[in-house]
Amino acid sequence: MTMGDRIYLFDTTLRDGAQTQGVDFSVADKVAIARELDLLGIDYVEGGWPGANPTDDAFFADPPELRNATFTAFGMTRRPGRSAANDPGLVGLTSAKCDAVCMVGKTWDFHVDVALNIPREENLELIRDSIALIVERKGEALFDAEHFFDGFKANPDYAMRCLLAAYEAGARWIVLCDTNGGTLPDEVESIVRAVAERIPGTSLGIHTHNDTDNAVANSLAAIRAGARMVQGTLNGLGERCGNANLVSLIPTLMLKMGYETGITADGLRRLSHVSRTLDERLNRAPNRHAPYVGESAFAHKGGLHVSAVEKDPASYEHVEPSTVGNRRTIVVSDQAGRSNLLARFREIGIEIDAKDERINTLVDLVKRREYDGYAYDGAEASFELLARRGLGEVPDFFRLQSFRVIDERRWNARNELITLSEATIKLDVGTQSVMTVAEGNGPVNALDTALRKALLPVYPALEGLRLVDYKVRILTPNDGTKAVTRVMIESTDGYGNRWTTVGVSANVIDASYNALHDSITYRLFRALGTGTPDASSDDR
Ligand SMILES: CC(=O)SCCNC(=O)CCNC(=O)[C@H](O)C(C)(C)COP(=O)(O)OP(=O)(O)OC[C@H]1O[C@@H](n2cnc3c(N)ncnc32)[C@H](O)[C@@H]1OP(=O)(O)O
Ligand SMILES: CC(=O)C(=O)O
Repeated sequence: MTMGDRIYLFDTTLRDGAQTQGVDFSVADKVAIARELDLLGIDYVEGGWPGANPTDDAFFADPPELRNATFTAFGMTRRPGRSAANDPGLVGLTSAKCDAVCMVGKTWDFHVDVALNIPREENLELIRDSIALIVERKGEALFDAEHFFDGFKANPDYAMRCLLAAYEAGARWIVLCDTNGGTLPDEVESIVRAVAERIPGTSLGIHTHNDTDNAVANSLAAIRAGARMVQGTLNGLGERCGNANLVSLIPTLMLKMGYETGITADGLRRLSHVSRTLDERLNRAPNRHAPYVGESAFAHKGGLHVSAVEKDPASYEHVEPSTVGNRRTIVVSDQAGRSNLLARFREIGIEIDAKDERINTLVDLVKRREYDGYAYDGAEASFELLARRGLGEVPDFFRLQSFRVIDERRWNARNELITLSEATIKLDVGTQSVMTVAEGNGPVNALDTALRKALLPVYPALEGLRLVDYKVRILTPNDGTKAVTRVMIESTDGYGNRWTTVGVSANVIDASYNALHDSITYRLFRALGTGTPDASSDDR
């Protein structure tokens, strides 16, 4: 451990992250993400490549004010046959509103020969001139040494001369890039050590790609060998398989290796939030299993684990979840024992004596239901309802008399083939009997709409309720179309709260109804409380 050493964090989410297939940042996304990175305490925020596309032009024309971070533009060395000052790319970079420029240049002789197709000496001039111009016009230049590790393996002398050209021209940081992502940690470590004999580690950075799933390990290897800047992205976005994931690297550097960064202990507690904010912006479901920040990163499922975690969380946790803004979760499933249930009860605010006989009954019920196909691991709202029903706490906010769903496929007036669904539902709501009919683009949509139509006049709390995800899984695939299905529904109340419910049946509409019933009941229970616990059966 090298206590007290400072590592500089360089985020390229808005540049290399924008090279991820399926990612398309707007200017507003870039502004919001840059602000989050700045608040977190990142040293360099690379905003993109001014001159490459209208989004980056607009972003650099009016960049957000950052309090701590150095706002950085990315670009490439000048084109052959032009002076740096007359190169359109460099002119764009020098006029961009930014505090520093990170310039990519070739260091692998193979690339100079094939991609640039110029004499190798000329590439050294490209690097030298371009860095010198940036230093002169913008103050700070960084050099991203593209394909450095492959280049060093092929021709160490030439690769080193490329680095020295940039360093001697005034680059503040020489960043060694594993552009194709194929280098392994032991190679990275020995090559960085070799480079550090010629260029001080306090000027060396590392930029890795995840093509062998070693981007984080490679970054750590470079730091061990002396590099003091690490480039990466939030959630490991990036070209092909992604870049080194800063969200994993940051806590590892700070909590395990004892390095200082620009992030304080308070800033580190924002990490889970920052990671999820990025997913939210990209409309992606967060990776549950993401190290440190995923929902499952501190989720305990096995009965033995939970029993020990209850005694001391350190027994099955490598760091305290709150240090990275995450939280501990106790999962209830057929792997559970009494400890899981007691811990979950505490989490959801159910007070019950540890010796209460009903706990054993509930453990048996959960295991039996999981055997039938219910999955409470991932459907926390259905679990809470099951538990509270077992304790007689959940009123019947409504009771189903019957429903019928009809699907019709026909030609419409414009001679287009359409499929429509119609649902009729009869419910008892309080003392009233209600019947509604609704159409939908599918049977579940029609059923959902009919249910809300019946319930909304009595329960305005359902106004913002929305289904945000619907998943069907076949549990008995060998049964073909007679298979048992499990439906998981994720809902939101429109105020940022989300919950998941589950339904199981051989009939997919029936399974969907069960999950919808739980979703609505959960929302009403949260909004209205326990009500009268006079009808607490699990009948639907
Ligand atoms: C490893 C990395 O991730 S580097 C970053 C990669 N990111 C991107 O490419 C995203 C943004 N890029 C773009 O929008 C476009 O590629 C632009 C605007 C930069 C350039 O577009 P174009 O001028 O149409 O060129 P194009 O992309 O087709 O080809 C790249 C050219 O740059 C040259 N080039 C590549 N690297 C360098 C370099 N370091 N220095 C000088 N020239 C270079 C190539 O040889 C090629 O030249 P050629 O057209 O004479 O064959
Ligand atoms: C610069 C860069 O993104 C790379 O070499 O991978």
